[in-house]
Amino acid sequence: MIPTQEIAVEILERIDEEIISAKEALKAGLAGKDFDYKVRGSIHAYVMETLKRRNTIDFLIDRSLDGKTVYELKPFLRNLLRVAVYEMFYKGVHPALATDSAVRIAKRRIGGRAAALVNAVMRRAEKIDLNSETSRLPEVQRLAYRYFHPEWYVEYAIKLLGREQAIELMIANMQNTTYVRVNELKASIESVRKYLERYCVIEETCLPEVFKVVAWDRHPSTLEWHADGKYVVQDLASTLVAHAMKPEPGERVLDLAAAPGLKTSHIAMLMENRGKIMAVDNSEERVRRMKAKMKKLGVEIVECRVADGVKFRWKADRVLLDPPCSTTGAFRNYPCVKWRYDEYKYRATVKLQRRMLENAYRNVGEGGVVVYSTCSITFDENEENVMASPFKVDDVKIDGFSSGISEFEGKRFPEWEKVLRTWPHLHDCCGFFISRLLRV
Ligand SMILES: C[S@@+](CC[C@H](N)C(=O)[O-])C[C@H]1O[C@@H](n2cnc3c(N)ncnc32)[C@H](O)[C@@H]1O
Repeated sequence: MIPTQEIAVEILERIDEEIISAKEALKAGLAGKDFDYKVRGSIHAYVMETLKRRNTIDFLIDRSLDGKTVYELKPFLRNLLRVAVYEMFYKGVHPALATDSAVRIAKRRIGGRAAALVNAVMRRAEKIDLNSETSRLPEVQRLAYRYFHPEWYVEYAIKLLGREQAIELMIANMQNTTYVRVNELKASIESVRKYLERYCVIEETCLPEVFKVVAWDRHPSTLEWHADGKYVVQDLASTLVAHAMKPEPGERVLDLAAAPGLKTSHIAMLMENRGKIMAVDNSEERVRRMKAKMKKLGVEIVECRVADGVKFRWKADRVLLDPPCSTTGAFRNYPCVKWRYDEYKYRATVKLQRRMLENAYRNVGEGGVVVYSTCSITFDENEENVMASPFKVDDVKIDGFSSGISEFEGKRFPEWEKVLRTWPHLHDCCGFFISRLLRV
């Protein structure tokens, strides 16, 4: 028998210890292991579903630990308990079974005392009723535990959207929807449709080259045509960005924060591999991977460079700026980020975004287009940054999505109808902000 839970625990331990993303930890944790796609899928689900609920799971463990907190436990034991509590409360595994398997792992990997502790915690946790246990907490805290989000996010989302929509957003953040974007540089939309239909149930979206995957026998990312670069797994919101730019074949396009290159390759596809794209990123490792990806996807017009997007100069017809952001719109895909918010880092990121926007301005001539996008829901990273920039706001013009935020904390954004926002609870994709800016 493959010890699925135990491997998931090791991967979660790695995430805690090395402060890396779930994707990186899964890749490292599964490297060299000869598991089929079903086992990999199951380990992936254990890791992601446990991570998504981490605050509430830790609350349940803390309540069952007799004075200690979950952070006083060694990382393996801490994550073993997390996985076991996830199984018992959220996966529908019978408490006796969840407890038994965690106790056996603890005994074999750590020893008898750890096994006794696991047994005691699981038996106490089993009796907890979360609703009554949290009923006397302040509302924000209660919602945080109920909907598995950090308190700062609950507060922010309520301020931005109101209580009802904030709750819908948090519920939608817990779901996952897979989208596939056909890479027309290597395959036709029709051929990919037929290929995917052999393994998946797919639906059309507002973009002809993007399919929503509603069910699967084999996940699209495990199939041969994915390995061949005939399609990529890319969120619907992310695929709107290249369309907001409307690049033409033969143009010069600069991407100032390009890795891993999903949007770059989409732009190349819309340009029919004619013209030139300069794809810049300041991470050497990410540029290395981007180069390999561009080759796999058949992108012939890109030059990938390691450089600082704040300073890099290269005159272009159009610029894409998709800078680092708080990722508050993409908790579905990056659950680790939920629990790693740091006010200081956040402020520095907003500053960096502004400096990169100024540099985007320097790289286009009069009439030049800059598309500024983030996968963040915050006002300051989006509308406020656009307001502070020297650009004229142009209309993004993609039907079926939401407009921007018109006012937040007394700050008004008059051009809110020209920019675009996608929301997990309204559009079943990540939360993106997309603006189209002109140098005049
Ligand atoms: C949101 S990701 C870009 C995603 C990419 N546009 C795509 O669609 O695949 C932000 C990227 O900005 C890069 N970055 C961070 N600081 C930078 C800087 N000063 N100059 C250039 N790139 C930077 C990060 O390494 C990261 O790859």
